[in-house]
Amino acid sequence: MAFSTTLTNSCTLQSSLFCAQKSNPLSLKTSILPTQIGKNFVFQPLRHSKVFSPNRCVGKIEASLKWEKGYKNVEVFSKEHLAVSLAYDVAQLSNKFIKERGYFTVALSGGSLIKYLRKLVESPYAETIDWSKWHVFWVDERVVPKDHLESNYKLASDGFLSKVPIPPLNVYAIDDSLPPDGAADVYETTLRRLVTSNVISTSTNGLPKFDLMLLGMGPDGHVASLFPGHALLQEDQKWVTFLTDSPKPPSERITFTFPVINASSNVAMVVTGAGKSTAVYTALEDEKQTVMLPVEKVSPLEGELKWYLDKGAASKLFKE
Ligand SMILES: O=C1O[C@H](COP(=O)(O)O)[C@@H](O)[C@H](O)[C@H]1O
Repeated sequence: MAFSTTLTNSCTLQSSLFCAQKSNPLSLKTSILPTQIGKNFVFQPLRHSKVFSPNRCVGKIEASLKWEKGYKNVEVFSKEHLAVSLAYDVAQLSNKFIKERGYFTVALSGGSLIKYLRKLVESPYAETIDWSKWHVFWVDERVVPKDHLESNYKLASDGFLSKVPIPPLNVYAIDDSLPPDGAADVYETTLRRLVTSNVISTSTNGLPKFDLMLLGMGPDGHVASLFPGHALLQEDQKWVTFLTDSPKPPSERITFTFPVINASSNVAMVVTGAGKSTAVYTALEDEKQTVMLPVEKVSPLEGELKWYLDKGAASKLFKE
């Protein structure tokens, strides 16, 4: 199937899906849908906000193809549009959770994800998000000093956190003076304290329920530091664990476990680049595979998962 759907069809199809998904916090689409582009759609400003929606139709005609394929929670963007839409969705969730519970808890991955948060630090979000209510965590971290080039903290700090006024005490970096096992234990203790004080919500099975988890995926299908074939894929007791044999350097890391990932209210899976198209295809389409990729274990029990793909990452999905 080639990318041949027309713009009008795309918008009409999007409109119906977004209405159907009204309950999905990652898809607060009714307020952001253009209601008339060309004949039928115009942009709607967000209600009670000065923030105007990104154009979710023009320039992303290919997103409509998910309807023909039956994908309910996958959107395909240009790289630029991915950053625009991700910022919009994160801002919506931030507003919603801060209004509901006074905090917004976000767990970040490292890697390529961080550059797709770039629109969040620009106007209007830089001024309109209540950054003082954000609490920021890491889905996984390399056990290296915080100023090390391989540090996920450094990556997020340089590309995102240093540009917005989140109180430093609300940014939960690992203790980089500890070995991996100690760093994982201390991180889990921190999560337990914040669950007890209700900064982090709790799922019905007693796990920390992050308002938003921003995941990336490696070309091998790994998420967080949970790699294909690794014993940690089965870890179901600990919230945070460690490894010293990561196949991707650096070898020493700590990571959230799948029970914690799947306790989240919202998971955004941000995957870009043609180098990941095979893993994306395997995860979303391939029914013949015998071994599940780690990314396929991401399935929030009481929450929502949405995939943000660029055209490269999605390129194998829409071939005949
Ligand atoms: O090592 C890691 O890799 C994954 C994927 O990174 P990417 O650069 O291919 O997007 C990342 O999500 C994880 O946090 C990181 O530690």
